[in-house]
Amino acid sequence: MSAELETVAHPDKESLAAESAERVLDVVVAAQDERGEASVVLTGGSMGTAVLAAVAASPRRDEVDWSRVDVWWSDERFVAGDSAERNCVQAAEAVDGALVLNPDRVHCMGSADDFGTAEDAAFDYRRELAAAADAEHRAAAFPRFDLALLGLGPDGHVASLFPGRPHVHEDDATVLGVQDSPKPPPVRVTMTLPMINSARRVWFLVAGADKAGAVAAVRAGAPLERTPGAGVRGTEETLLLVTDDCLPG
Ligand SMILES: O=C(O)[C@H](O)[C@@H](O)[C@H](O)[C@H](O)COP(=O)(O)O
Repeated sequence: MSAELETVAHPDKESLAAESAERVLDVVVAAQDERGEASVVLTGGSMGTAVLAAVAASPRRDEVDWSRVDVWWSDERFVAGDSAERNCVQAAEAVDGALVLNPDRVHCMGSADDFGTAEDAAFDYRRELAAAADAEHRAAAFPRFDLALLGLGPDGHVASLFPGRPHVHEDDATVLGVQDSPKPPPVRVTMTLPMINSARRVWFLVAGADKAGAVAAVRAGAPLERTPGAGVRGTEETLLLVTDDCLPG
């Protein structure tokens, strides 16, 4: 089952980040009230990082037991582990120690320090996802995600799933290596659409007039080949959280 796309507009990037952060806190608090923990998939990019910083700065952040939150990534750049290009490094910098996470529950994708290829790192992440599913007593290859956050590229890419690439159409593997990303750096690791769409809620975080075409294509349900973001649907909720200048009129 997948949830229809709902668009929510915001006047500017600051209000988008602040209001999205409150939404994130609402979801994580509710998940912990329900089952004592929460599982969130983060993404890279400026908006994903801005929302993390807003969560870390929120006076409500202490409503969450961050030691009982599992943090995953929908994609990562396959570079040195301490590289400033790494999504998990940028996330740590955005949070700046304000959220006391359990390191064992922060699931960074593998780096070029630890794996020979992005495909090796992808295989390892599939294993980590499957182990988490076992811990949840789920007969699946992955845990249950309460929320997945995504950016949206001007070309309609999400995570590291880019137009015209075969990865977009992968319907079995949960995580793949990417060798030819048009967005640098070229080598990456990415969750696939079925993996992303297994999340209860999937939210796009999109700011700027340069994304208006991609937002329109996602809203119109453009072909996956051209707009990978159009293939995104959470099982319970799919939100397009955007700034006004991403929308027509
Ligand atoms: O690793 C990455 O580069 C991101 O995962 C990528 O998918 C990003 O989310 C989009 O390119 C949007 O990025 P901006 O929000 O910075 O435009």
